[in-house]
Amino acid sequence: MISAYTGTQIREAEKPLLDSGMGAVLMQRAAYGLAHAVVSELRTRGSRLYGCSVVVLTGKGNNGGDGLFAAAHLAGRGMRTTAVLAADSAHPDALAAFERAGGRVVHLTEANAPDLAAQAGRADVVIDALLGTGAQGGLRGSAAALVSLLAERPPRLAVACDVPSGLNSDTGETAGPVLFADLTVTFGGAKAGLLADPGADYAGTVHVVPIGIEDGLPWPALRRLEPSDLATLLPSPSRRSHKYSRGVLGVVAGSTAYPGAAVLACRGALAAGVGMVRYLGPPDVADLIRQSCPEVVCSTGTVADTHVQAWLVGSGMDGADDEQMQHVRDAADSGLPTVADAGALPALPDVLAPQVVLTPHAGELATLLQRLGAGMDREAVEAATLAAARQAAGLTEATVLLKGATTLVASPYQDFYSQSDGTPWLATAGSGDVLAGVIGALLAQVGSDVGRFRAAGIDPDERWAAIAAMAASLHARAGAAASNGAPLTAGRVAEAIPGIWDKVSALSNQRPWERNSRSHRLR
Ligand SMILES: NC(=O)C1=CN([C@@H]2O[C@H](COP(=O)(O)OP(=O)(O)OC[C@H]3O[C@@H](n4cnc5c(N)ncnc54)[C@H](OP(=O)(O)O)[C@@H]3O)[C@@H](O)[C@H]2O)[C@@H](O)CC1
Ligand SMILES: Nc1ncnc2c1ncn2[C@@H]1O[C@H](COP(=O)(O)OP(=O)(O)O)[C@@H](O)[C@H]1O
Ligand SMILES: [K+]
Repeated sequence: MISAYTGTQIREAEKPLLDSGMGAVLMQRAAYGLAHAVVSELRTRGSRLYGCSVVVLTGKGNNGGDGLFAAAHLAGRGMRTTAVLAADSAHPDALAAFERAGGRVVHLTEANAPDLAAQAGRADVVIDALLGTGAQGGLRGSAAALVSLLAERPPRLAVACDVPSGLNSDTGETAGPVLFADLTVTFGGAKAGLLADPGADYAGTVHVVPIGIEDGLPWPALRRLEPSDLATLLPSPSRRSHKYSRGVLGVVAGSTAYPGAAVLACRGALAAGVGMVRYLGPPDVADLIRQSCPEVVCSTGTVADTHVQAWLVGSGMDGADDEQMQHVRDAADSGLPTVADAGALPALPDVLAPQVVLTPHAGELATLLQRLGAGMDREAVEAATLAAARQAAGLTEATVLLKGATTLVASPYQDFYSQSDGTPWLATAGSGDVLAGVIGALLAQVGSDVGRFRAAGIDPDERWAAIAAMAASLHARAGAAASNGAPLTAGRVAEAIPGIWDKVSALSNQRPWERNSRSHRLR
């Protein structure tokens, strides 16, 4: 599991070490880690090191200090280093070390910003050390002008020191221009703002350098599940499992206008290991489901008399169908874990419960927030995804999964997940329906398995967010595998899920059915 922190949390963890006079040591660790990461990246790209040109953009604070010390290390390896000082002062020891190592220093002014931007654009490496966690707002003045000009002619390799300057390390929000980094080398722990859009757009690959503060870090602001976490958390049947014990998912989805959404949701659920899918909906949609997914059991009853462990409601639904909308409300009100997608979102009460997982994309989240009196349009949601998801979870008291390039999951309590395991090819019609199916399948299978989450260090009350994050990761990984860089259709995402499941499960030796069958043979 990757943990990410706000800049404030990192600074608090640093404080005892700074108070005991370790500040210079921490900075050396950070700078060495940054220089080492630049060298590794150049080697990976097959670039030469000796004679390579490096421009380090520096501000007046410790972030600039890290950049200057790192550039001094690089100068020591024979690189041609230039520091562009963007403020009226620079970290004195770091500047002295840089000059001793043979680095060239130029002062940025409004007049020379175009020339320096052109020079930086021609460099082999630009290190962005203008602002770090101490930033108040975005880049200003000539530093902002330089970065805007550089964006028009980006360098071959841009490396952000701790965070891309001008990016809010807590929220991932930007104010003013920010240089797109190929690599962000961040110190002491990942910053939450690097793992949420739009921050993730600017951060590139995030590399964490431990600097010795890790023991003092608090509960993370954000976490990201990795394949090893999926291996631990995904269910596998025991030798005596039967279809009902494995979990039954009820699906209320589709309409005459969008029958395919119900089919795709069912395919996603079936691919994600549910014991059975029961479908409740209009006869024409049920007919299509019978033809496309004969495994699904279609019924005509009500929510109350359909025995399931979880519900999936809303994908492809038509708000004008009163009977279906009643099913949606009944499912959300049933107390069972329920994933509420697309057409269900406008039909639900304002205040829900944590086991209800809402799955809006940015536009749907904006509509939901507006209904709840929080004035955010789609653009505002996209510019502040962490804040928007958190606010929606707080207002609805539900678990909120915000879909996008980075998918965020906010629990109404404190846990927050960010998954970014996919490919832009997933932005294809029906892909969200498959995701809803995967979430529903996992809710039905592990929703009541409190011990599974406790054993993995997840508060059982917050397991709904973890389940949604597991589903987002499986779905995204399946999409990436099925696409392999080429166009993708939603049905193929569903087809790729068992393969990904098998791949991640192989990382764990916890396969109870294998364990059970071995001990059976021994007896
Ligand atoms: N603590 C440690 O020991 C370690 C910290 N580490 C490193 O330190 C970084 C944090 O350093 P930091 O606290 O010095 O803040 P930093 O981000 O460099 O800049 C703040 C300075 O910039 C200024 N300023 C602010 N906003 C501005 C704006 N919009 N536009 C222009 N200027 C602006 C502000 O000046 P003022 O506004 O007060 O005039 C202030 O002086 C952290 O990211 C990591 O890289 C590592 O070495 C590990 C050990
Ligand atoms: N640029 C992107 N990169 C990676 N994944 C994406 C991107 N855009 C969308 N996705 C994913 O694709 C799915 C799209 O869902 P949604 O917008 O509901 O589509 P639909 O309603 O057509 O099914 C979500 O899982 C989302 O996270
Ligand atoms: K920076």
